[in-house]
Amino acid sequence: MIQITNLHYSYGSRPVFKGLHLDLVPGHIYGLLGKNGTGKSTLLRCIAGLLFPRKGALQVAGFTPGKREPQFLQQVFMVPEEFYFPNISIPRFVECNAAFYPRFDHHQFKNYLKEFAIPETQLLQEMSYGQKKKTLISFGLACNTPILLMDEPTNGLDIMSKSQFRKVMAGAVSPEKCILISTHQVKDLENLIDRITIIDEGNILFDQTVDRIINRLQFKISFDSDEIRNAIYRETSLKGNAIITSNPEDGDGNIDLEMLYKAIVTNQEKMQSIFK
Ligand SMILES: Nc1ncnc2c1ncn2[C@@H]1O[C@H](COP(=O)(O)OP(=O)(O)OP(=O)(O)O)[C@@H](O)[C@H]1O
Repeated sequence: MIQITNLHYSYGSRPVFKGLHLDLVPGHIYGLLGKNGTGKSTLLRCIAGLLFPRKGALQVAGFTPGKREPQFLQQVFMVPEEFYFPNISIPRFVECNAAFYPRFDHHQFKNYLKEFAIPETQLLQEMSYGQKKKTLISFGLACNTPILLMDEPTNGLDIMSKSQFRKVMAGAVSPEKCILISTHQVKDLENLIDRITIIDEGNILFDQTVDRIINRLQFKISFDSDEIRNAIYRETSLKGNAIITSNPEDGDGNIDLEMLYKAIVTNQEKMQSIFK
């Protein structure tokens, strides 16, 4: 659904991607992780047709995003990290924008607002940042675009809203949809994403399904000094030594995304050999 081949992108003379390859298929929620400034937002903007790569091929649902053809723009919605809302009411915002998305579902939108406890008639400029974000997430989901891009969607959401976010996102997955979420708040996405893609220095460092990770790694608390010494990654926690081993047999199938990320960044060779 999203095919990226040898993508190059620079801001002026400053390169971000120097030959990026990535293939995203429908039916998944992808978690896009990576350190600050590594190019996650830039990648989302290229996919959405907001930035124009100079070299390489970028195909999204059969379109070249940079051409910004109306049929393409109907297929993709992006919830950016920073956004501007005009000083109008929610119904007026919907009236002005829903027409661009042929599959927009008004009933669904109202249900999402209800889930997030946002009054339907509120003025956008009179909302807090978190309330605005929840309104935009609701609108984006109700657009029912096959491609949904989200940049740090849980930033600014309170504890209850983060659970509600996970719930609505889980309900939004379908075999036709490709959802790509860039985040540092990995805990917010645990048990939601089913493929993890890590970008580093403009390249893909890791790209695996959660099923494959569960098949190859085990996350556990250990008190066994041999096991701790031989672990792929370890850190002390209040409960004991939290470790990652390559022996998933007696694991409970849980993944600690924060630990996984740290293991990939600090022990790249070992992780590559496990997933080769
Ligand atoms: N408008 C811009 N003009 C010039 N350089 C930019 C611009 N936007 C981003 N950059 C640079 O491009 C690189 C990638 O930025 P990007 O925002 O894509 O990173 P990111 O992975 O999303 O970071 P973060 O996790 O901090 O949000 C950074 O080095 C950043 O300084």
